[in-house]
Amino acid sequence: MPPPAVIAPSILSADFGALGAACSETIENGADWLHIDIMDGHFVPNMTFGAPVVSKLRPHVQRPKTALGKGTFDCHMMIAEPKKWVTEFANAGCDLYTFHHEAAISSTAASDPVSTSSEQTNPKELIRFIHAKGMLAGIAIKPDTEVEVLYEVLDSAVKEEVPDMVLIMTVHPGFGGQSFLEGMMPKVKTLRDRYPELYIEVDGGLGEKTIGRAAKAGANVIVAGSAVFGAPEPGRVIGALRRAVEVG
Ligand SMILES: O=C(CO)[C@H](O)[C@H](O)COP(=O)(O)O
Repeated sequence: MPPPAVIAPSILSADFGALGAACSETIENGADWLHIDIMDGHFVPNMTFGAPVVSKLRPHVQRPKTALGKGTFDCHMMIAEPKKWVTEFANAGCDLYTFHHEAAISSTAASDPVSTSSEQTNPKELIRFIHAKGMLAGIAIKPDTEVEVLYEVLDSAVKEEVPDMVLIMTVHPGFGGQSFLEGMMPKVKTLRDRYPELYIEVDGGLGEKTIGRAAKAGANVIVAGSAVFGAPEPGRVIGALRRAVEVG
């Protein structure tokens, strides 16, 4: 069965001075999930917020009743040390912890003078750790990373090592409001053909003008920041994005 359409507005484009209200209103406006961008100023050239903010947002949105259901806090960890923060984000109320493949395989942490972590990990171990902490696990790739690197985890025979979602970045991560990279669509199509039931998220430059291309390629989870929060009627945009994914 193909996975359902999921609309996940990115609160990166919300009013940071009133984030709690922005989260509850966005869910009331028809969003399925909230996409929460965590940036550390190392992995990407920008900073946002950490687990204490996520824990303060949690009471504004009811937790999902089922895995990947309405109210999911979809935390996109654009951070150099994804293992280090798993426990804190689980305790803060994150439901889906999506780390970058590039961060999990890199040795940046060991050579980074400001790093306090001596531990780095590999994607399979990290997915197992995230699952053990009671969260779902996502794995993301930047535009310059080939989609084939994901096959090892997606094809794992060990259930705990298989991610619950893949995120294909359709902009270079770090900032909202960038242009959609259409060249990422073959990655989405490749994954959809190979994994018909996989949750495939796309993030960056998605709006009413670009959604058709992402939907046709097979994406079912749509992150949209500026298109939703910059709109006079966010609920209408959320509805339009959903219909486009359902039509495919
Ligand atoms: O991860 C991100 C940036 O790194 C954002 O989620 C993404 O860019 C959404 O913003 P927009 O829809 O405005 O492009």
